[in-house]
Amino acid sequence: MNRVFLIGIAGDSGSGKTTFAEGIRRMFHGRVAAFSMDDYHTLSRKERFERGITPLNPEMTDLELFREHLLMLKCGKAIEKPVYDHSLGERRCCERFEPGEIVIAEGLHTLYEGLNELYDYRIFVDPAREIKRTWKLKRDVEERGYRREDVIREIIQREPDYKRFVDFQKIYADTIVKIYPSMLKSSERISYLSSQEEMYRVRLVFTNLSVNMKHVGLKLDLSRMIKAGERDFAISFFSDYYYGKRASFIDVDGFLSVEIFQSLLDVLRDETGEKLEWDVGEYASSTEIAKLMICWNLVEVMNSEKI
Ligand SMILES: Nc1ncnc2c1ncn2[C@@H]1O[C@H](COP(=O)(O)OP(=O)(O)O)[C@@H](O)[C@H]1O
Ligand SMILES: O=C(COP(=O)(O)O)[C@H](O)[C@H](O)COP(=O)(O)O
Repeated sequence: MNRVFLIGIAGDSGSGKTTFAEGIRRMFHGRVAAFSMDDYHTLSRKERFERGITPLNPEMTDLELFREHLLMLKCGKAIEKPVYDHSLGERRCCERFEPGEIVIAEGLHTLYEGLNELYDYRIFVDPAREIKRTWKLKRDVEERGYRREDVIREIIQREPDYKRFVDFQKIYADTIVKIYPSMLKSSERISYLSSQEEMYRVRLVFTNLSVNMKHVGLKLDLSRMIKAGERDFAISFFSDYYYGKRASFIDVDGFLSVEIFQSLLDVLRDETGEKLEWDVGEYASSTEIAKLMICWNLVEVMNSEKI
């Protein structure tokens, strides 16, 4: 098998790593294999609790085995990896994992020293605290079956470890995805006020500007954007330094009509020759648009590596 394109996604628990990985997997249909670093936990939930240690502490992840596996996957070799069962809170052995053309590794410590240089593309997801809390609470209660009060207690307990052990990894990322509450909410059309759908403002920080960005020009037709949108939408660009690196910042807020989103997608498909599968409803949310922009950047990096 040829060399694999390796993507690392890091971020806090409940910050949307798995959701982003799933988004990328769907876009590059059939070419992506994704796995979670949770599977490399060293202790069970009970043991961690007894020792008063959170999973955010890197000692709770077998970084050495994970590194070994990344190196194997990078050369296209299959691995026998452990599996962490969230319903039991225990690690069990083992399952075979076959690399795809693209492999995504997502987890709390994927961009640690000794690991971050192994990837071809690094993403750090970084939602605002209140958004992350809401997402984690909902997911842990509804999908993982935990008691609400236990999750709230853990969220509070984990915060110092997040700063100590997870947050700094963003300095190694090619793309940082920051998610904030929308700034457009108050001016949304009245017909949408009863909508259950949350609105977010996404800030993308691209730090890999040294990549030769000549393959794809993602043209935004501003006049169509203004005419076609019934829902509020805002986009802005600026450049600045991000932890010592020159970076491009793109802020996207609200919803874009599907016709405009589709036309952006068509440009991306035409210029890259990638099929890129996407499933959006009547409107594309800021997080969908963010995924499209990351995908554009990803394809640029993939192409630049082929040269
Ligand atoms: N872009 C998004 N928009 C709305 N909700 C989201 C989004 N991303 C994640 N979520 C919510 O947050 C929860 C946690 O996301 P998940 O991807 O499982 O996080 P992680 O893998 O980082 O722990 C999901 O179950 C989902 O409900
Ligand atoms: O912090 C996380 C990471 O998970 P994710 O990023 O998937 O939320 C989980 O709490 C641990 O994996 C332990 O799992 P559990 O709490 O189920 O024992």
